[in-house]
Amino acid sequence: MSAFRQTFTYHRSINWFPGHMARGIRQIKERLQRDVDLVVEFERLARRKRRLIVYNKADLADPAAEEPIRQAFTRQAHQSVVFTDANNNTNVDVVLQHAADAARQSAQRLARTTVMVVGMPNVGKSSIINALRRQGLGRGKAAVTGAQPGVTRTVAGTVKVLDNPEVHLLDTPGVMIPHIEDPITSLKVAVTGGIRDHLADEEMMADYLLFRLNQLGNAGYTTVLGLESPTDDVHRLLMHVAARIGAIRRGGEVDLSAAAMFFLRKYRDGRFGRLTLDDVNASTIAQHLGHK
Ligand SMILES: Nc1nc2c(ncn2[C@@H]2O[C@H](COP(=O)(O)OP(=O)(O)OP(=O)(O)O)[C@@H](O)[C@H]2O)c(=O)[nH]1
Repeated sequence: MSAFRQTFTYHRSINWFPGHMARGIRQIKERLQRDVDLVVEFERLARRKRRLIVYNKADLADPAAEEPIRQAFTRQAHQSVVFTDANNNTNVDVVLQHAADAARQSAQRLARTTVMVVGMPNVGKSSIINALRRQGLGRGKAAVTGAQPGVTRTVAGTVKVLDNPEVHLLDTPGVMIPHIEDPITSLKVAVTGGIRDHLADEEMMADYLLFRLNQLGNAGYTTVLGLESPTDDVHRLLMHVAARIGAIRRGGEVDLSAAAMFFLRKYRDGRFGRLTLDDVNASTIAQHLGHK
């Protein structure tokens, strides 16, 4: 139907594994062995423990991706999956219920239950903890949140989220695997805000986002950015955005990085609609989970 690119070539994997993440992984493992009863996971990190997999920022994702994910996870024992929006408290009560259930099951042997929250940077772990505390205790913010990845830097104290049974949550720093093998996967993580922006090439991220939007037939960006028609040419798009937002450096040079960040922020704020960069279907999930 269109002359849009069908493939995207990118060879350099963007990796971000600063010291605090290596330390974070060590601390997570140590606490897992010590006193954690339930793991609320945004990634698959913990094995053997009872796990609740949280797909947060569900308000930004394609709702059609939920069913195949739900089906794949519910086939596995000792783990459940929930789709949440921490900013609007969507399904936060479901997470709380899981925590309370885990607490009741361990009530015979322990006075209080510790739930560890783990996952990649910027997925909303601290936001979920605050939402749980709001819902469970009617109290305000306890964990620091931020739009940049890498806000929580260490496994520190616990935050109480429920009184009866007594449940405490343990926030952890967002951790990455030390090396993302597939360059396109690393680009997706960067586009969604999981890697410090200055470490990735902003124009490359913008180009990948544009490629994906066009592939998905999502032309919402034309309206948001005031473009006359969809384009596959990122330079044209960024020049247009730069002119629109006045992204000009001293000396008159066009600031394409600022234009790219503007475009990426619109995407991260959900202005182009709910979309998922991964191709999510039964077979891609089975592959991701290592099922045969
Ligand atoms: N749209 C949307 N934004 C969210 C949601 N949850 C969190 N955010 C935003 O995502 C950003 C990161 O949230 P945090 O809670 O700091 O994320 P984190 O996983 O603790 O981050 P690190 O400390 O880097 O590991 C913040 O700007 C939040 O407002 C959500 O469900 N929907």
